[in-house]
Formats: sequence, structure tokens, C-alpha cells
Amino acid sequence: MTAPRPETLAKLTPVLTKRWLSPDAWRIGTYEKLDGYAALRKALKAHPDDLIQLIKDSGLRGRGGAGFPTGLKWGFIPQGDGKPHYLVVNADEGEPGTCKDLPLMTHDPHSLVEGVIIASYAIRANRAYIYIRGEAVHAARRLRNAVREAYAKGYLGRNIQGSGFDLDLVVHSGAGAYICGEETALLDSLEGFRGQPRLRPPFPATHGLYASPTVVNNVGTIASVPYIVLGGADWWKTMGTEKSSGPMIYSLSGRIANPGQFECSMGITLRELIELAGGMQPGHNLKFWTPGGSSTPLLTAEHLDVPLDFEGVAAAGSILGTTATQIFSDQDCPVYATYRWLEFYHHESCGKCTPCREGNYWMVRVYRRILAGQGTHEDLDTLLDTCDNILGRSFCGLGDGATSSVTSSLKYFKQDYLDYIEGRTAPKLSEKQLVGAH
Ligand SMILES: NC(=O)c1ccc[n+]([C@@H]2O[C@H](COP(=O)([O-])OP(=O)(O)OC[C@H]3O[C@@H](n4cnc5c(N)ncnc54)[C@H](O)[C@@H]3O)[C@@H](O)[C@H]2O)c1
Ligand SMILES: Cc1cc2nc3c(=O)[nH]c(=O)nc-3n(C[C@H](O)[C@H](O)[C@H](O)COP(=O)(O)O)c2cc1C
Ligand code: SF4
Repeated sequence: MTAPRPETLAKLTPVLTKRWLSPDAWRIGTYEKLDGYAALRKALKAHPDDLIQLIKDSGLRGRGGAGFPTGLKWGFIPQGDGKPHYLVVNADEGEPGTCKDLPLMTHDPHSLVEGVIIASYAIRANRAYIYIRGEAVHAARRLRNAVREAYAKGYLGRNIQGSGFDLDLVVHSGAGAYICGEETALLDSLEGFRGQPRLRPPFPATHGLYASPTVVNNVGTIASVPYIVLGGADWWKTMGTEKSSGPMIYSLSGRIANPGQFECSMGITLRELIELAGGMQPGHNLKFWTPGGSSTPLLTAEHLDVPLDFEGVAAAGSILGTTATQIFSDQDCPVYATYRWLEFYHHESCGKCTPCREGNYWMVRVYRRILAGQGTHEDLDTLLDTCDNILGRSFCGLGDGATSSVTSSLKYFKQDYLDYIEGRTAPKLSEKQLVGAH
């Protein structure tokens, strides 16, 4: 493992991760000693509209993958409409490779709770929910403990810190479905229905939980809010780039020496991230990687110096997404990796719309055929044609995301497909595994 150079180490900007290594930071006493709830006290003295303006000024963009401007979203909540308003935190974190919200909630749950209270005050919500992935049992336990502690200290409940503001916060565990991370499927699930996406527009900002104005934000988005309130918009903008401000937690996995979370100013490159992670594993050379989880088009070793911000990754033909960089080497097969992701999308497709439900089913079969050494050249056209019929024609983003690795692996690694089809690569799947592929 090679140590990073000092100039690369300087690119680490621990803000949301700064307490993760402090012992017991998940307990309220420790959290308060480390600046905890100071932002809330400051926020409760401000006018809610000024807080929305502060978040707009900071340029904060959603950390759930789409990068929608947070202040703008909060500003869409109608005021004086007589309806209840809701804040819903999306803690479903299901995107393969993504692991930033879970450690945050485990190590520093109060930063999320504090962010929830400030955001709810800003949008005038008196009830908030954290919808957490069902499998995340430990993180949910920590969160529920944090909520209990916050009630006991008067940060939640009636007349918070004497401000006159009331807020109840409920932690709701889902049942472990990827689709329930899509915000409208999440809202259906929270209401007690089967989690399937709703038609948008109308967006949750006007017609969300119980058809009322609702802000849905990712864990990382809401946990950023206390830091912006304390440090100010200008400080936040000293990190990152002009249109992608602030720090970002990048999760690194795969063929690198030291996988994990690295919080850096947005715009860092994969070359620098790999250096921070101690380099590639010995004997491995970078072949392909996802910039933001499996729903984002693959990039290659040519893209090592692409700035990992919303604009930089888009210019390189991919999407920043959840900043989950999954790193594959010359010893990994892009055809097989794509097949495994497709099996995931096929399994997780909710079945509501035909392109995604049928398209993923058939693409999995075509991949099995190719990987069993029984593919044809026409199969490659079938894959591209199927993607063409899914992308932009699906009811929600799951269908679109499923096509990303198919089209990008065919763009960069067509030869790997041809090697299976023309018999130069030994089959990876057996006849038995091929059952049902024809
Ligand atoms: N974090 C994870 O585990 C995970 C898993 C799968 C996918 N994703 C990410 O999800 C993203 C797609 O999510 P999406 O379909 O919600 O994206 P989207 O661009 O449709 O919406 C993003 C957010 O902006 C809001 N919004 C957009 N336009 C609006 C408008 N006109 N008025 C009011 N609000 C508006 C939406 O309500 C939503 O909250 C992908 O980029 C992917 O990276 C994340
Ligand atoms: C299939 C699918 C799954 C998603 N899963 C998540 C998720 O687990 N966590 C999340 O924050 N956003 C997820 N999203 C994005 C949400 O729909 C939404 O854009 C996000 O919660 C908005 O929060 P933000 O603006 O703070 O990013 C998913 C989107 C799709 C299409
Ligand atoms: S794209 Fe897939 S997950 Fe989304 S609604 Fe259609 S079938 Fe369901």
C-alpha cells in the first residue's frame, strides 16, 4: 500500500464525517460537546424563509443521486395553504456500491436528527419521518436511540427550546426493496401501500405524503444543513466547484487497497481518490469503474482525471449519482459484471411498467446465453435495441438506470462480448446455469 502524497491528503475535507472516529459520538452528550445542536439554537432564532434562502445561497444539491438544488425544492413548498407539511428523509440507500448514509447514521445519528429539525422548521413541517432500509438494523437502532435522546433534551416534541416550534420525528423501517428508495414509491410504502412509483408531476413538493406538501431529501443532504447554518453559505462554497458546492462522501469499493468512505471537496478525481485509498490492489490495473453506483454509465482508465462533480462526470458521458465508485481491474470481466447488475435490476423491478419489467427479464436471458458461450452477434443488437426501448420509456428511474452498464460496456468493451461469442473466452456460466436463457 502506497501512502498518499501530502497534496492529495490535503484534498480530504472531513465535515459530515468529522465525528465518525470520536468514541461515542452517537450519544447526545458527546455530540453536544462537539458543537452538536448549536446550529439548531441558531436556526430557531432565524426566520424560516431566511433559512431557505441560506440553503439556496449555499448551492447545496441533493446527495441522493440526482443533485436537485435543495433550497429550490424547499422553496416549492406552498405557504399558507392550510395543509400539513412533511419532511421525509430518504435513508433507503439501496444503490449497489453506495455506502455513505449508513455509516453516517451509525456513527453520527444526531447530525441527521439536528438537520431534520432545522429543515422541518424552515419548511414549516410539524411531523417528519426517516424512512430507513429494513436491513439496516444497527443504524436504525442508533437512530431511534438518538430520537429518544433528542426528545428527552427538548430538541424534539412541543415548544422546542422555547421557540414555540413543535416537531415529532418517526423512524420507519422499510422492508428492503430497492424501489422504495424512489421517492414516490417510498411515500406509498410509508402510507402503508405496496411501494410502487407514482406519476410525477405532481412532485412531492406539492403532492407528497397524504397528498400534502412534502420535502423528500437524502440523509447526506439533510445532515449537511447544520454545518451550513453554523458555517454559512460562503464557507460551504469554499469547498467543491462553482456548480457543485461543498464536500461529498465518496464510497470506494472493489480492487483498491483500502476501501471505504472518503469525504473530499467535490471535483476530486478518481486518480486522487485511489491514491487516498492506498492505490490499486497489488497486481491489478484499473479497467472500468462506476462514478456513482451501478445506475451510472461505466467509465474507464481514460477517465481517471475527470472531476467528480455533477458537471464533470456528465461531460465525460456518465452521471455523478451517489458517488459510489466501484473499481474493477484487468482481472474483472465487464460482461459478467453487467450481467450481475442486470440480475439485480430484474429482481428489483417492481413490475408496474412494461419496458422495465419485460426488458430486464429478456436482457438477463441474453446475457446468460452470451456468458455460456452460446451468444450470437445479433444478441448485441438485441441488447442495444432493448435498452433503447427502456431508456426514457420507463415509469421511473430504475428502468433507465438498468440500461447504463449495458450501453456503456458495449461502447467501451465490445471486444469482451465478441470474445465470448467467437469462442476466445471460456464460458463463465454452465449449461445448468443457462436454463431458461433461450
Ligand atoms: N441513494 C441511492 O441509494 C440511490 C438508489 C438508486 C438511484 N439513486 C439515484 O436516484 C436518481 C434518480 O432519482 P429521481 O428519479 O428522484 O430524480 P429526479 O431528477 O426526477 O428528482 C430529483 C429530486 O428533485 C425533485 N424535483 C425534480 N424536478 C422537480 C420539479 N419540477 N418540481 C419539484 N421537485 C422536483 C424530485 O421530487 C426529487 O426529489 C439517480 O440519479 C440515481 O443516482 C440513488
Ligand atoms: C430506483 C430508485 C431508487 C432510489 N433510491 C434512493 C435511495 O435509496 N436514497 C435516496 O436518497 N434517493 C434514492 N433515489 C432518489 C430519490 O427518488 C430522490 O431523488 C431523492 O431522495 C431526493 O433527495 P435529494 O434531493 O436530497 O437527493 C432513488 C431513485 C430511484 C429511481
Ligand atoms: S421502471 Fe421498473 S421499477 Fe420503475 S415503475 Fe417501471 S417496472 Fe417499476
